[in-house]
Amino acid sequence: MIFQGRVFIVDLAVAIMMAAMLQVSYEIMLKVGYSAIMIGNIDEMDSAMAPTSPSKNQIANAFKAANVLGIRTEDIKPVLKDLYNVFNKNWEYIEADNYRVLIDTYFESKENEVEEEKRDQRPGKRPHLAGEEEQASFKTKSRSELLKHSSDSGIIPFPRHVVSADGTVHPERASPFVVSRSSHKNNFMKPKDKVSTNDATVSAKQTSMRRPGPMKGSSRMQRPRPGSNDALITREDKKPVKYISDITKSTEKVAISFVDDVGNESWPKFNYIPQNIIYQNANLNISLSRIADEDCCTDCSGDCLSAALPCACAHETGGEFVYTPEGLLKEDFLSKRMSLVREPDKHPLFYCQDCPIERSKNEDMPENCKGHVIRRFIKECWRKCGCDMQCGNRVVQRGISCKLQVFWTPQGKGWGVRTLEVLEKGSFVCEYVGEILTNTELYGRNMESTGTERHTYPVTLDADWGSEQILRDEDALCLDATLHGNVARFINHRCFDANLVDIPVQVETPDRHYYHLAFFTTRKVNAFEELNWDYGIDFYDEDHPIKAFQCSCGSPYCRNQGKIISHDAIEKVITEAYNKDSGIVGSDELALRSK
Ligand SMILES: C[S@@+](CC[C@H](N)C(=O)[O-])C[C@H]1O[C@@H](n2cnc3c(N)ncnc32)[C@H](O)[C@@H]1O
Repeated sequence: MIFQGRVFIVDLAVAIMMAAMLQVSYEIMLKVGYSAIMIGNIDEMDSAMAPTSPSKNQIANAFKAANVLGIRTEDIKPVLKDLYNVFNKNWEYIEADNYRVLIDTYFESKENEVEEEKRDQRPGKRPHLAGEEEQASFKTKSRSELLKHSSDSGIIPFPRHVVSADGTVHPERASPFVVSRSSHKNNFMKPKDKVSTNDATVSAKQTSMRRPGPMKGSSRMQRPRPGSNDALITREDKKPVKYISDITKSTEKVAISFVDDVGNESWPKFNYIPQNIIYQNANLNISLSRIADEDCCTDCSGDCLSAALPCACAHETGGEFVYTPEGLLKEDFLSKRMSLVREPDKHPLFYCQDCPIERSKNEDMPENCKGHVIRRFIKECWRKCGCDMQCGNRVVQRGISCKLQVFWTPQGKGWGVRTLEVLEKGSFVCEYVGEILTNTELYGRNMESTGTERHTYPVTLDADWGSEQILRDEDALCLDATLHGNVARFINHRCFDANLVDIPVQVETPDRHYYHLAFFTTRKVNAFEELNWDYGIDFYDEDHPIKAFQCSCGSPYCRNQGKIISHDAIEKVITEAYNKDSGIVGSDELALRSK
């Protein structure tokens, strides 16, 4: 979207939200074919919108908002009708900001028509490909003329909005924080004295993401001032919004969109895969013969959760299933897992006699093991079981079902992932998918990678290393989503009070050195909230030759603030937060910092 000839100040959150809404309608229009949308009269529309229909006045107002921009009623009507369905008959969204989404959608569709006409006229035209990048720059009529016309007529169809640090949206007022494009740009510029926060390539020597270890010492690196990146940008200077309707290339059950309304040009090159895949040397033997009778439920049928007694697949979790009939993770299991994240010092680490990670770095003289967090597994029913795919003990293997979107974060963290819908506490979001590598292979890759290459952190699959005597190289595995991965590769880190937690899930093999790493929500997450998880990075690890990144997670408990925070203080405040539905923390922040 480009608004020409007019300074249009809008906050990132509003822009992103609108882009998300627009995208949904845009996609539908692409699929359905804009011209195929039926055009009815107001009465028809009125009845079509029952029972939660808007009044005739409201519909007429929508038409008026379009008419003052020179859009004819018969042109806006099908867009309105379509949008109404897209928003599940929620008129509020359409009415918001004086029908801004409606108007924008109209212009987007016009632009799409123009683009299609151009494509049709081009020799050797090719069909529109799913997942192809869409440029939404507006090139048809002069929008500034229309806007001028509308403000002349006293109607401002696109009110200016700003967002404050707490995420609240307000009508625009003079704000000392409004920045021009140049200062906005600076927010995303790599400071000279620190490692890039959005370039995930850090160092050939970097290790994989680990669970939080005990906090030691203090960092000399300072975290950026909280909220300093709440950039409000002049809309007219922005590059066009870019979006991809489905980065998964239709490999997931739901489309996952990508939106860049900041105009950041670099989209990381990677191949979307919905499931883990072995790179080369990993020892992963998936066969029915390896699943013992006591490790599956051949006698079950339908849904194991509704059986009178929990089946064999619940043995792993103490004879009880960890999922509720609604598919959520049970409170008890979730809170035990959360205590590992919140109180790492209170949980003993497992130290390998001969650590595969250290061995991969220096086979002749490996250093001592740095420790691994032992975690409880979920065991899901699988193919040898008698139940069906709808069984309540098959959540992670059914894949992503919530609406996610990759977007450019305003805090300098690079790309991030947000949910487009409310997620209840304990919801499965996605798993971390990548290439299955041995740690030796990973080390080799890291040694070969160059500083300019974009890289994401691999995760070590070490949740069960404690049960093995000495792990062979081919059994010490990790997932690397740098070249091949799923949406989880874009999920950013947040210290301690993240809204996602990773849980090991056994599905197709009883070998615990391979498992699925699944993300569940730790609290209720609102639509458009960014999703994050605690990578377990110890920012004070003196053994790390290079800092992973300067953390700008925004958590009051950020481990990268250069301050030592007592565990008791963290535990107290975070426990309160997890007990709240919203999970928004902050009230005790000052008290915590002064400790
Ligand atoms: C797994 S990737 C996440 C996706 C990444 N933001 C991107 O643009 O591709 C990890 C990288 O994201 C960035 N990142 C993640 N969390 C961050 C945080 N809290 N603060 C700053 N940068 C962060 C760092 O550059 C890190 O190396």
